[in-house]
Amino acid sequence: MWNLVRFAASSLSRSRRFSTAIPGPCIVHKRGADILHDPWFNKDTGFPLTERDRLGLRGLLPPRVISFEQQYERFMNSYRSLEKNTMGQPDKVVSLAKWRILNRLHDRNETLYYRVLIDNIREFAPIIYTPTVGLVCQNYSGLFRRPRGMYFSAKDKGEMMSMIYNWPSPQVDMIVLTDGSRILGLGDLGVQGIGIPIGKLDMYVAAAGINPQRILPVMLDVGTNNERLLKDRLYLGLRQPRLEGEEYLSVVDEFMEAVFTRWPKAIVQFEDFQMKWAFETLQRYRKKFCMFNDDIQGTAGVALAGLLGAVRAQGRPLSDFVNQKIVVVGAGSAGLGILNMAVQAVARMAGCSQTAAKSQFFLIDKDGLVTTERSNLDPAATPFAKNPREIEGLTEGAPLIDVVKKVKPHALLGLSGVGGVFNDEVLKAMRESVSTKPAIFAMSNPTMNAECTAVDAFKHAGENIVFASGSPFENVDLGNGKVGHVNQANNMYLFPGIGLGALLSGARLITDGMLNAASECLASYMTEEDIQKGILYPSVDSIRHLTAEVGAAVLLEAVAEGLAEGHNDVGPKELEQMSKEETVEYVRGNMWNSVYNPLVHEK
Ligand SMILES: NC(=O)C1=CN([C@@H]2O[C@H](COP(=O)(O)OP(=O)(O)OC[C@H]3O[C@@H](n4cnc5c(N)ncnc54)[C@H](O)[C@@H]3O)[C@@H](O)[C@H]2O)C=CC1
Ligand SMILES: CC(=O)C(=O)O
Ligand SMILES: [Mg+2]
Repeated sequence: MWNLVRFAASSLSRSRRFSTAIPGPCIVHKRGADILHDPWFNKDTGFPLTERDRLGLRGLLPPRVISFEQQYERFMNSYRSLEKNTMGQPDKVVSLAKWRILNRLHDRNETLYYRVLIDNIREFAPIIYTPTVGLVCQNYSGLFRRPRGMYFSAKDKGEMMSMIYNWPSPQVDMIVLTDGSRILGLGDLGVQGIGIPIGKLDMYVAAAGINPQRILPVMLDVGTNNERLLKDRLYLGLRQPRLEGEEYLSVVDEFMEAVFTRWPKAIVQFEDFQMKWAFETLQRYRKKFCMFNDDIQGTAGVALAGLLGAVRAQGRPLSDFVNQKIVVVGAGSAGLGILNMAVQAVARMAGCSQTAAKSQFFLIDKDGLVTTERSNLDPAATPFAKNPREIEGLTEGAPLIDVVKKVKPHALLGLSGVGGVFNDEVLKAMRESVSTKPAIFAMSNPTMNAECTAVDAFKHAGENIVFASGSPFENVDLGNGKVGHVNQANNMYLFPGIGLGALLSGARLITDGMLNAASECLASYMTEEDIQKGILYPSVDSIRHLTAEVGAAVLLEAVAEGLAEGHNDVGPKELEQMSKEETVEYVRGNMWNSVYNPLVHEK
């Protein structure tokens, strides 16, 4: 099952016929200044003279034509100047200044913006994604200049079916939806959470090559329970408490019906919903619509791949995963999503029941170790609650430090949203781990919410750990030329491929099998040499390459499950006939590339 499937890039010959990525003319229904003000079509000074004539642009731009490459260079020079000019200023000031300059380009010229992003993804991901996107959400009402995406509020009830037609793009492939109730580890940020769908979809364009004209970030504003925002006169969302119960669900239902009526083949990614709605909406829609919850399912796949990497790092066969003791700190959508997937993996590998597979896992929340003795035990956490009779020396609510000392886990995973929970004492206790390479994953975002820093992890838990964090940290200099490698355990390694694979398969649902295939692909992506260096995930630089493989794995599974209905003019029969290599090439060939297409005006 976990055989190391690396799809070799092979001859393009047969698969080229499937490619839609050859730059062709792009139809535009506007002329003149309207084009310059439309970031989808705008090329700024890059419009060739013939195109200026054809599109009524002559005289609206300075006479010199600047090439795409020169525009790229000019932007990067401005960016480097900004870096120089802000040197020494507080991190937050610098990060926001960087986000602003990128956002201005995004607002003006999407083709150039995405070229810059794709080519510099490792440098820019921390700006457009975690951690800076968290800061942007916190300050969104003040930073707001131009709207991006769509906003559906509780006040729009009964209107959504017609509102969805206000979106200017005729086709939408990928939607990321939030209600702003749990933005990273920052809590309820109400309408300001729109920054998250925007950032996630930027990653879709950069990593999965989804056409930016076919993405749609959506905010479902059902109010906020954040007192500070409710009191803020400049807050841009509804100043009312969050809808609850059936009232809440009826808003989400109406939105989902509206989306799939207009775009039956779209995919909706639920993002950063508070736990109760994350699980409830996943159960409610996953058999009806093509959707998934990234925090529950995407995160689980990434964590599982990392845990399997940690088994390999110990020099153990993957089958040893069934014997690994794992402590998960945080019983929310992310922590429970991971446990669900990891337990299923153990049950499959060991050929045992899920009940038996749970014995190696320990779950901790804000009240300590979760056991069956807990009053008001959340139903989603119940399957992972320990029977006190089976955990000698530990009782209900035992603190993290006691659990770590007693269990001596192979892996300690943080999904609590609380910075510093893995304190010095907890990290030092990990030195007694039964593993030769204990895994410490501080997965909470943004950086200040990480359960520990990379430096502290290596300092207190020892140099032989494998470390991962949700937001990026620098590698740690361990002295004597040794480096403590910092992995980024973030769902960005999977969600773009899950969306892309589902899209190109034309499946109407995203199944557990498709999600498992994505996780297996990520797990098998790393070479033995990488793993021995403690490298569990690829560099962000190779995210586009990885995503093509993940997308292909998802697509192949959809075909195997008989769910693939095909995409555009490639039908299910053609998908079935493709080999693995051809599938990867097909996926790669369908990725959008940011180049200036010739614009052709049509009324
Ligand atoms: N790296 C990644 O790819 C991802 C990271 N995350 C991060 O995981 C964190 C949690 O996300 P959700 O599960 O959706 O949140 P959630 O709010 O649903 O769950 C948080 C859980 O942490 C527990 N908790 C709070 N304080 C604690 C403490 N002091 N000790 C132990 N447990 C404590 C709570 O009881 C709750 O069970 C967030 O910071 C989020 O950014 C989430 C998804 C993906
Ligand atoms: C990465 C992510 O999805 C989160 O922190 O919520
Ligand atoms: Mg999230």
